[in-house]
Amino acid sequence: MLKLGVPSKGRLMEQTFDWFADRGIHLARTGSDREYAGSVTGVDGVELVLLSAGEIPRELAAGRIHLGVTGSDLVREKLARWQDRVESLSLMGFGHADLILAVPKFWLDVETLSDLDAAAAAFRAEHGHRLRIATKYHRMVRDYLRQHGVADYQLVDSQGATEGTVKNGTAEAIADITSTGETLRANHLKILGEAPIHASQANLFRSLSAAWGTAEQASLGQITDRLAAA
Ligand SMILES: Nc1ncnc2c1ncn2[C@@H]1O[C@H](COP(=O)(O)OP(=O)(O)OP(=O)(O)O)[C@@H](O)[C@H]1O
Ligand SMILES: O=P(O)(O)OC[C@H]1O[C@H](OP(=O)(O)OP(=O)(O)O)[C@H](O)[C@@H]1O
Repeated sequence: MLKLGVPSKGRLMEQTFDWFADRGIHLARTGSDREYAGSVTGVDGVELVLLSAGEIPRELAAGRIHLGVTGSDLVREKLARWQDRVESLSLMGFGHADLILAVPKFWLDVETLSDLDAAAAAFRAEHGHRLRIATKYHRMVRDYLRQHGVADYQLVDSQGATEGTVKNGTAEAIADITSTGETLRANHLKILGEAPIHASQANLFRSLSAAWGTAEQASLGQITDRLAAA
């Protein structure tokens, strides 16, 4: 059986179901509201696996699912050398969110990354410790800052309510995803730079390490035919 991993709840799950339905592939949760079981009709030999969006990259990389729907941000964050482990078969056009760096609005002379670099050096001289950036996107933020020559900072882990860390005094800046910008505005933060660190959206990914037997390849063929026809 070809195992297809999809987000188990919320908007991402609903939009994933709609996206496949538009392509003649019908995914459904079965059993009670709380039971994580599902069915697939419209293609042969496909088993639905309901998972947290954040776990789908790891399951793809381990080869425990053949295909998986999740945000491109989560694949980049959770998988080192992600291109060697998964392949994107399709952008899905939903789940849009930008990973951005933000600083307090009142830092009037900090608008760009090079301003941040200068502010970080000044911050260290003044406070005796490095400027703290709160995030759960450690890999992506480190890679991005390294590429842009910013070194005088430290990451502090924040798994939620990240925009609140500045007000709470546990960080000076944050890196998090934003979609409407409401949370940033409400917490008196402004985005640094012109372009986001990453513009994320949901993708259908294929595992490069799962066992692709004849049956799984045949099911994949049926799915890709449906995608091509849409
Ligand atoms: N406004 C938003 N808030 C949070 N995630 C968003 C938003 N817009 C799009 N996304 C995307 O949704 C995905 C995260 O989904 P979700 O929060 O369900 O995952 P999760 O981390 O597995 O959740 P949980 O741990 O609660 O099960 C990411 O790819 C993220 O970029
Ligand atoms: O730009 P906006 O539309 O305001 O959305 C951005 C917010 O949404 C996400 O949080 P979520 O509600 O998923 O909670 P968490 O990250 O704190 O778990 C994200 O971490 C931001 O806090």
